[in-house]
Amino acid sequence: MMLRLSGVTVRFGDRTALDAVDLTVEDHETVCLLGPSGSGKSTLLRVVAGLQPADAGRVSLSGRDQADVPTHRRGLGLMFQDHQLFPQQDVAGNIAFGLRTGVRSGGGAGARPGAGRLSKAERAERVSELLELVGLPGAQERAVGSLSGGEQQRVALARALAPTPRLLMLDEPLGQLDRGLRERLTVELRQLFRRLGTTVLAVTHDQGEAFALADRVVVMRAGRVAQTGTPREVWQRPASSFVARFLGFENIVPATVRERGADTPWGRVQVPKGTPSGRCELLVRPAGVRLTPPEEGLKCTVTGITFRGGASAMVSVLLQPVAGPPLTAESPLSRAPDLDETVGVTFTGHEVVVLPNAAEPA
Ligand SMILES: Nc1ncnc2c1ncn2[C@@H]1O[C@H](COP(=O)(O)OP(=O)(O)OP(=O)(O)O)[C@@H](O)[C@H]1O
Repeated sequence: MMLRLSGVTVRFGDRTALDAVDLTVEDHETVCLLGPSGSGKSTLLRVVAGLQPADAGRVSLSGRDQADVPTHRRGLGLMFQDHQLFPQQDVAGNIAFGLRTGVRSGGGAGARPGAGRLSKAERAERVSELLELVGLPGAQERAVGSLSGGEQQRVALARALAPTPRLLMLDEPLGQLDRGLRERLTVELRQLFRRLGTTVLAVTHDQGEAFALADRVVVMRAGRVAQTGTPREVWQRPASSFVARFLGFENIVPATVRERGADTPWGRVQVPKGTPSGRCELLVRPAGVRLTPPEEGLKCTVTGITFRGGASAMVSVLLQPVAGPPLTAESPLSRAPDLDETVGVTFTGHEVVVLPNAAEPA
């Protein structure tokens, strides 16, 4: 196991930024931290980097407690949001900085011992290798200011990878880039980390990015881990209405389960077999909201249609039912109803997720 946090707590005055957090990252694994602003993601990275002391708990890397290990000896590569390239140096100069020992945050913090003893020729060779790796071959002499945002991110990545860190930590690495470029780079990063066997802990706001990049996601809420699992597990089975809402799911209502169904403001909804009776919250994924002729099912008015983009030509259909909160359905563009049309809605049982902790504040 590469990284283990046990019971890590960080307080700022009376605010608890991290509350007894347990977390592991296995060798060669990419873990993405997700969570709303202020949930403690950056603080967690800073504790692992040794830039923020913990008030309680332990951080160990490769089985070794890091309490007395300074940042530059932890063997980490850091790539933070403000990627802090040195504008007065060319691309090669920036990457070579990551190769030297004793590098602090912003660059490749903590080069492995020995990396600083490279000869000039070896350094040039390594810079050239790293530029190939990040898809910018031959860019050594370009001025940082002449690079596009995406190219600058690549240089920052090359710099963070330069000392062959045992753990690469990324804080919103692609945060400032436009969506298309971000999606492309995310896919490339994933392939690159796979090829290199890099172990990665990344923070992102963007769920698509986490989904594309992560072997495992960790959803944070107010300094605690709200859920952890593979992206698929978390999207298919959000553990609470907090996680479901954070992931962008809307169709969530209070419900009372009895027999094989639940009473909801939208009427009876079928629930998975074995769901315990009692109060809960239900999530109906948009794919499980089926549009029917108005005389069947729950009668709704179409209040909006939003194009979801991409080649799939799917749209989200916003609906106001005659009873209960608004609903979102998913539909192929070719079969989408018109605005203000009256439609019926039925629910598909296998797209219904029971969220256990109804007592939790949303
Ligand atoms: N140096 C500090 N002094 C006081 N409070 C801090 C400090 N750093 C963080 N906090 C507080 O700790 C909490 C967690 O902050 P943190 O930056 O880790 O959240 P985050 O999840 O990374 O948020 P964001 O997504 O906005 O970057 C917040 O309430 C924040 O205000």
